[in-house]
Formats: sequence, C-alpha cells, structure tokens
Amino acid sequence: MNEVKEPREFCLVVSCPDAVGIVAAVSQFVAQQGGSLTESNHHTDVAEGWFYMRNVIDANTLSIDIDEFREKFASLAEKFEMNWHVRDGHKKQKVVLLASHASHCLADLLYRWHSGELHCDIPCVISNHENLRSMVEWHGIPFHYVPVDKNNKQPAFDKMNEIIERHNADTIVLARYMQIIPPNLCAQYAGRLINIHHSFLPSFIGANPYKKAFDRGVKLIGATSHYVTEDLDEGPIIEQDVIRVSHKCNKDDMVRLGRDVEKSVLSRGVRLHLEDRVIVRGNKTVVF
Ligand SMILES: Nc1nc2c(c(=O)[nH]1)N[C@@H](CN(C=O)c1ccc(C(=O)N[C@@H](CCC(=O)O)C(=O)O)cc1)CN2
Repeated sequence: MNEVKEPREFCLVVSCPDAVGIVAAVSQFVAQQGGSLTESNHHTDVAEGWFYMRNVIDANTLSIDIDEFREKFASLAEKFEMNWHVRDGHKKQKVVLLASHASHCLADLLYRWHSGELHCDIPCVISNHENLRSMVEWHGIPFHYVPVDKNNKQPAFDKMNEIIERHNADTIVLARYMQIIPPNLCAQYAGRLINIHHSFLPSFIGANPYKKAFDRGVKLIGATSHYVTEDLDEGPIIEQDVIRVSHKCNKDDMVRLGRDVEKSVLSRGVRLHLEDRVIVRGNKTVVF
C-alpha cells in the first residue's frame, strides 16, 4: 500500500530582468524534475523591464531534494540573471520579536503563534522595558531585557545583535519597538527586519503619529508594516490598512481604534513574509 506522505512544499522565488521564455523555462525545469506546481504567480513591471515570480511546488512529487534542486536550478538562474531562492515550506522560520512598552502587537503575535496560526518558531523576545516579561514567559518563551541608554545606545544594540545571532534568527519583528535601529543592524538584517508603523505611510513618519493625525483632522487613520531601513519609516511597504475616524474622536480614541489596525496589519505582513510572498526591489515590493 502506498505510504501517506506528510504534505510538503518548496517555494521558489525569482526576480530578474524581464525576458521571453522565463515562465516556460522555469515550468519546464520543475516538470523535468517530476514536480507539480500547486501555485504560480508572476508579474512583469513593463516600465522597469523587471520580472517577478513565485512558484509553490509539491515537494512530494519531486525526484530530488532541496539541495539537488538548488544545484540543478543554478544554471537556469544564471542564464536569466535571476535573484532567487527556494525554501522548504515545512521548515519553520525563527522569528525574534522586539517590543518596548506597548503590548497589543506583541500579544497578538504571541496568540497567533500559540494557536498555531503563525507557522514559525519564536526563540525569544527582546525588550527595552520589563513590563511584558510575564506575558512572554507565560508562553514559555525566553525574555531578554536590554535597556537602551539614550546617551550611549550602541552597547544595547550590540547585546541585541548577539542574542539575535545566538538564536540564528531568520526574521526580526519590531512589535511596536520604539527605538531607532542603527544603520549597521539595518544593513546586516536588510529584508529581514519588519516594523509596524502606526500611521498610513507616508503620512506621519516618526514618533507620535496619532497626535499628528489628530492635529491634522484626518478622517482615516491607519498602520503600515514595512521592512526597516536606515531611513526612518521609509522602508519597502509590505502591508497597510486604514480605519475611519471623525471629529468625535480625540487622540486617545485614535490610539484605541488604531491598535486593532496595527495588530492586523503587522500579523498580515509577517505572514506574507513568512510565506515568501514579498519580493523587494529598491524601495518597493511586489506581494503575491
Ligand atoms: N532604522 C529604523 N529604525 C526604526 C524604524 C525604521 O523605519 N528604521 N521604525 C521605527 C518605528 N517607529 C515608529 O513606528 C519609531 C520608533 C521610535 C522613534 C524614536 O524617535 N525613538 C527615540 C526613543 C524614544 C524612547 O526612548 O521612547 C529614539 O530612538 O531616539 C521614532 C519612530 C522603529 N525603529
């Protein structure tokens, strides 16, 4: 009797100069390895002459493992000058969470992880405040308190980097972490640092966006998840959403209403990233 195999998927992500025949060549390569494509998306930015593709392959139909896949695909990738990677969807990414004082985004991510909704491992949480320790440790996750001396910040970020490296983190999520990440860490973790900004960017960059929104008299407030770069709150956008407000809302009402949008936008952004649905080029993204 045929053994029942655990479902497993490989996700192949490609970005390269546009050319005729890329879709056919990649599809033929997968077929030649016996592979079945279960999801296939591509986009051509005609103005930029740039091609983006995301293919999900039923790994159980392939005649090769992921290392052999990478080895065999490399020559095709070179021919089309591809930026590419292939990831085993079964392998959980290690996601380190950074938090400060606000709990809502961290609590939401911990709930989604604990319930199994978020397919990842959380090796630890790092915070510059102690107040969230009990919530984190209730989930059985190590909590590292790393205070930041505003007059000498680098030692704290060196310590954070040591913790992140020690846990071999794939992704780092700023769950309302309220410190500006120094340029060296932005470069080291480019494309792997995700932040939630509590405004509908590009409006209200920086600190206190809800006060700025209230003072401006906006009718919509929002949140934006984006990759962290040296340019504050100007990194490639992953996900956004808004909620309506009115003249009846004071600043605290906006903060309260904004929390739900922040939680939703951050968790959706993290999920898109974990599923390799986000391809970055320059300061923009294609999200499949
Ligand atoms: N290099 C980057 N670091 C951070 C980014 C980013 O895009 N690039 N996003 C911010 C998030 N953020 C708003 O969402 C934000 C957080 C903190 C500040 C700020 O001015 N912080 C002060 C300290 C405040 C305090 O001690 O409470 C500071 O760092 O001096 C602005 C914007 C996260 N980091």
